[in-house]
Amino acid sequence: MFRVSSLNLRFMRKSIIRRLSDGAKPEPKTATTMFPTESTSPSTSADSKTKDVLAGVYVKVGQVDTIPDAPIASSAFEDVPGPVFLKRLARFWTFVPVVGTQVTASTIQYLLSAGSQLSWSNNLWLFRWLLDEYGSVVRLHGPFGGDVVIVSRPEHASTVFQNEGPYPIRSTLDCVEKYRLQHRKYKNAGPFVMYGPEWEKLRKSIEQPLMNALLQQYDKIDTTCSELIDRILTIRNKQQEVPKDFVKEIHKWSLECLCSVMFNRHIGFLDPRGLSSTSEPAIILESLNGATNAIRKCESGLHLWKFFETPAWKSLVMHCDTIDNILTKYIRKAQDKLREYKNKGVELKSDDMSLLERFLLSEAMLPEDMQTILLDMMLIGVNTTSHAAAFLLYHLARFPRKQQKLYDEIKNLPAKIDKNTLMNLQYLKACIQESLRLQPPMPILNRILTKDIVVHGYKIPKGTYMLIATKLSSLREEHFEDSLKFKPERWLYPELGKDMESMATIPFGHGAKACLAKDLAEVELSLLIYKLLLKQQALKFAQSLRHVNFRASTTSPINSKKVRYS
Ligand code: HEM
Repeated sequence: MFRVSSLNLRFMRKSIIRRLSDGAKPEPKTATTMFPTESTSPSTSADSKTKDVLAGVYVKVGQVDTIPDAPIASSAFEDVPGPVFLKRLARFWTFVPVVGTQVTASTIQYLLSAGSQLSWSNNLWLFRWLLDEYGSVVRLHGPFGGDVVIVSRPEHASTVFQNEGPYPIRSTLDCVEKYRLQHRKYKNAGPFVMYGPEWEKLRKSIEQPLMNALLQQYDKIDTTCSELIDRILTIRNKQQEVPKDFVKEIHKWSLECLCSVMFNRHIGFLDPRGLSSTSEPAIILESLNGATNAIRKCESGLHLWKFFETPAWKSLVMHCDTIDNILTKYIRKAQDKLREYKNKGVELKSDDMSLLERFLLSEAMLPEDMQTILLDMMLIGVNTTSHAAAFLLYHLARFPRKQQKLYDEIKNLPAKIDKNTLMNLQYLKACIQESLRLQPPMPILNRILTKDIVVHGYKIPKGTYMLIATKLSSLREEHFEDSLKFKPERWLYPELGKDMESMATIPFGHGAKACLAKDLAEVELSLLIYKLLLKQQALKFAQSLRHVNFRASTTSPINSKKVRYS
């Protein structure tokens, strides 16, 4: 048994184990509490190999929760309901040392993300079916040997977050971790996949510079929004409809906004003359799309790339190498600029500094750390912001009266407004919040438990992979009346809704690992809509968005059926 565990430890579990041992604070050893192999979880729990290893690291017997009013578990982990056929399969698959929890969970997540960029958050039917069929806590005995627990209720999400400690562990993107640690031989794997004190240090060194860079580069984001609007006016047809692949333009807008903050540079993604395939913006766009697709493929199903170079792995390496090389070039340029200023004895004005220059000046970060941060931002930030912008436009297009109301709020304001005024536009804010409630770019959050917890009376052991289907709770009548309707007003008069302040809708995640660029995303979305609507034609334009290929929003069963708790 131990040999099997070592195999797993080496080939598959390495990251989880390391996360748990690095990220969570180990309990002090006491003679009675430490034990070698018998875990707090029943031995029949799927992926007992992992549990053995985890238990051997530092689990304390009998400890369930450390928060004062921790609920008492009335049922064991074994009692958590879930599909029986998976349970049977699990017995068979447990003997295959190649696979594990992450494969199961990432397969589920891949199912959700399959298809076009805009539909990836919408295939929640599987989750809804499982929760309807088995109750509000569902255990999947992974057919590949791992255990996954799915929850969606806000109070359950809250329990998970309350117990995540200072160093939460999110398990995703193993392939990115391998690419950085093994292929590039970097010291760190990047903020999204990191955990523990090192992640905390890195995250802290990003937050303030990002906030400052956002303030300084606000005008550049404004200009990029104007560029997208001009592009829209050029590409729409005589019926004022934008083409079906309009989302590509949104993607370019999102990338240009991000690059202006990161590099204080205009890259030219939205060049009105179009992009030649050999131009730098075209290469960045293609590599980013290629890397995203390769990551999705690598993260789904069997992680065979851990053992040999699959086509998806090769594609990931190729695309990430291309972006990394471009980032290296930008880092060198920024270093040269800073050196030149230093040699001339000129001080760089802090009000015109890019995020990258701020990183370089802080001297606390290695260039390779900067590379991982910038690439993580591109991989996460561009898709999420494009998704949010596209659906925000879509919702405004579908509901012209809401659009008119929003227009009324801003019509007497100048073409250029500062960040504070922008962020205080209440109806605009409400529209963004409501659109994110209906179509959150990340509909599921995940955590690996760093200690045993009790959810709905069930004791869930440390090391369990939790999937929190936050989108399902944000669509529930129980929390939002007329939950499937786009009603920004509910955010203006919160007393109209229930649980507004709770976990019912958390599009930017929650806790220490929540999105670190929420402000940036909100500024980008607000500026785009503000400027678009201020152009009178925008009202018509947005209606034309009905014709854009929003496959997900029209076909998803989520949108046609009310969601209920079982
Ligand atoms: C509307 C746009 C966006 C949404 C809805 C969004 C949402 C999220 C969510 C749900 C998470 C995971 C939170 C959790 O697990 O609790 C996350 C993490 C993250 N996001 Fe965003 N995001 C957006 C835009 C951006 C942008 C523009 C950037 C980059 C500049 C970005 C960078 C990150 C990073 C680096 C993390 C990982 C943070 C960590 O683990 O410490 N996001 N985001």
